[in-house]
Amino acid sequence: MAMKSFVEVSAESHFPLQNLPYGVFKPESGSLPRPGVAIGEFVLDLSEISSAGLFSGPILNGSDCFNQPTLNKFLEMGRPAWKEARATIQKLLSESEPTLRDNTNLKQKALIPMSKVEMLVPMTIGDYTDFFSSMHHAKNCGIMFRGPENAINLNWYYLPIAYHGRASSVVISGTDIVRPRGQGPPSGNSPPYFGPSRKLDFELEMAAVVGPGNELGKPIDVNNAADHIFGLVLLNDWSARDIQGWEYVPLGPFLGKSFGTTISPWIVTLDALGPFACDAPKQDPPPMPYLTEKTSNNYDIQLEVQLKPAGQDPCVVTKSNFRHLYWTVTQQLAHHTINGCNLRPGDLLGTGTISGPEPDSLGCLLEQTWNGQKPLSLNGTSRTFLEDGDEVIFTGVCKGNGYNVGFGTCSGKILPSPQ
Ligand SMILES: O=C(O)/C=C/C(=O)CC(=O)CC(=O)O
Ligand SMILES: [Ca+2]
Ligand SMILES: [Mg+2]
Repeated sequence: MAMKSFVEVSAESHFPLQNLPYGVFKPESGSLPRPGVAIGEFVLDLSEISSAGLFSGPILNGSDCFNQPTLNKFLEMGRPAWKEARATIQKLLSESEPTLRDNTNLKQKALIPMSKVEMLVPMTIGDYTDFFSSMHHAKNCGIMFRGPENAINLNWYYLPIAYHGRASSVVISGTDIVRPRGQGPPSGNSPPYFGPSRKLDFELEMAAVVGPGNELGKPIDVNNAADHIFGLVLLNDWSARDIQGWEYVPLGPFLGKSFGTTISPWIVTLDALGPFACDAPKQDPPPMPYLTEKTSNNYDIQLEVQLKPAGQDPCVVTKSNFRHLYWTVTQQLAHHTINGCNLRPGDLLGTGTISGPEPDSLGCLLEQTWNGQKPLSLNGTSRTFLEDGDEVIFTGVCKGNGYNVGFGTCSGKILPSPQ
């Protein structure tokens, strides 16, 4: 069945009726934040749809989950509510359904041009964890820092490595990123330095948004983990490599990462991604029983990074794919809870940098320039690490038969450090 909306959706759009990603927006600068769904070049205001009584299914009827400034309440309700909402919205927006199509007054209120709205971080993020799940990324970093013999530590093959990130500095796409200051490593006989980071980098990642959480002490089974994941966003784990390199032994990343993490505004649901599921890479050694999945899936999501120096055209610097992840997001989530740690609705689980096997599929400048040793040329100029004024733009898209299920963009521009 070819699904079509009465809202015009171009063939290249990331947001056809098959997608319906969720975000939170303000229609005007003074108005209250509310949940919305993207359709073509419009945002459907779910608070208006809800107030009009159009969520009439058994779970959502009478619920105030769409009269909220964040998605947390809806996230907590879980897959049955998500499925009901998706079915209701898909029907309301479809070409053959008159309820909204022929209600000029409601359409006027509920369908707002995307260009007019302000997007916000769509959920309160209690905790943010960042994994390290691409073997290509782990191997490249390992060769750089430890040499080819010890590139990947033995533990990497047995468990999805992660560190606890900083939730307070997760920002929405379009937010400027101030170059962090901090300590960098000594070189030769000189002592460590302090100042603006000299090795500011991006990391191409995606992240899972947690739905229902788990009680403290009650792990989530890996085969039920998908029911605890609402959907995915693009994520840029901005990284100051000099600060990170000097501080991260022995406890891991701290100030080299916590100054900013950017996410894309639209959460693409696992339901929308379903048709793009693909086999995850074979794992050798086989994972322990608590990490063994009946089916181990990734998604075929084409990822691209553009770098736009100030006043110049953007230049594509990376093409990668979510399918390259070794540890799946469901394994990450199960591992996260196996010790009894509780996840909560709205928690964010970053995948780690998604590098692929090809030289043009490396997910950060650290790898692309081999820690600054091989500058990258960008039509007429070059980069080792990011400069002030540089803008980094991620996109992600699943290519369907005649339609896309996309993530839009995740962007941020580097501002100079304070004096
Ligand atoms: O392998 C190492 O010792 C270091 C790895 C990194 O620096 C990569 C990194 O920043 C982790 C991440 O992807 O967030
Ligand atoms: Ca990272
Ligand atoms: Mg970060």
